Amino acid sequence: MHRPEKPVVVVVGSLHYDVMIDAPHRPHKGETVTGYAWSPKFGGKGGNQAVSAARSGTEVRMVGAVGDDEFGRFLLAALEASSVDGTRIMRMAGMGSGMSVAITDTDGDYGAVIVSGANLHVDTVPLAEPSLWHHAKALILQNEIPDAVNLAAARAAKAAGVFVCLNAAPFRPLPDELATLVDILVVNAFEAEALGGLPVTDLPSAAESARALAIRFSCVVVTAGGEGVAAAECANDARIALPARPVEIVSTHGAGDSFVGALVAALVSGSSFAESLAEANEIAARHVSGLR
Ligand SMILES: Nc1ncnc2c1ncn2[C@@H]1O[C@H](COP(=O)(O)OP(=O)(O)OP(=O)(O)O)[C@@H](O)[C@H]1O
Repeated sequence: MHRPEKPVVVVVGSLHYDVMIDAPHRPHKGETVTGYAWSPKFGGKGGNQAVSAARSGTEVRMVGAVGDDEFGRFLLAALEASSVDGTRIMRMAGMGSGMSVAITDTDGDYGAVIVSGANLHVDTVPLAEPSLWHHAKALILQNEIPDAVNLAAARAAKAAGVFVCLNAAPFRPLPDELATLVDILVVNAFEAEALGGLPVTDLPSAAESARALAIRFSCVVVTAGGEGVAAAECANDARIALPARPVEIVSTHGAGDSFVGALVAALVSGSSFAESLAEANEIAARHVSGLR
């Protein structure tokens, strides 16, 4: 029987082909702006978190969907290059892959449009395959695929004895049943407040917000960008607040995904919750500074 040498993480989630554009400013109504440069980027919260967990040394199996197009081929090749098992990712005939276009202006502010495409049609059939859960220790979910798929994945994970980490991003109301199946909730400042936490302006308020959300969830992690990260009621480390590592910022894009993948990878590798949080805080800072 196949016994993986590395701890196994399952990611069920989104894949997007990201088009990143640098321009003097974002277009106003009816305006055409001449940009400076564009580049394609592998993306989607599911894909980014899968790659981050694999980089942290875990075996990662991903369930998702891409279109039957060039962009889907790019996304699958990128997963393979990062050693993520993408054999359960459906290629949907006659459908476009998920895509986002992000325009960053000279001040570094950006605006984006996301088209979910194939991500809205992730098949739940692979979730029932015992091979998906074989030796798995964790499931990571986000909010870029339908709730019904997240729910089916969380139920299957629980049946297999696997813990569930939900990165509730982007914000949308959380179905009650899904909330009861979540072992670790990870949210940023905006999502924390939208889910009923307190407004987050700094590290102490992130800690307060995590504590407020811990009434509903057994373990809550609130990421607070350059302020750091706070957690409440996770395992035996009831309350933790860690300042962000001071780094030169190259881009904060995807910091949250880097954090989630690294956190879960550290947990399934046997680190304590406090150690895993510190490791993820460190890795996300490296991501922000362009070193990972
Ligand atoms: N400026 C920064 N300096 C150091 N670390 C940072 C910085 N910004 C983010 N981080 C790290 O990344 C984590 C996640 O950041 P953040 O709260 O901005 O997530 P997010 O809003 O989900 O990000 P994104 O949507 O851009 O992926 C932080 O808790 C911190 O560990």
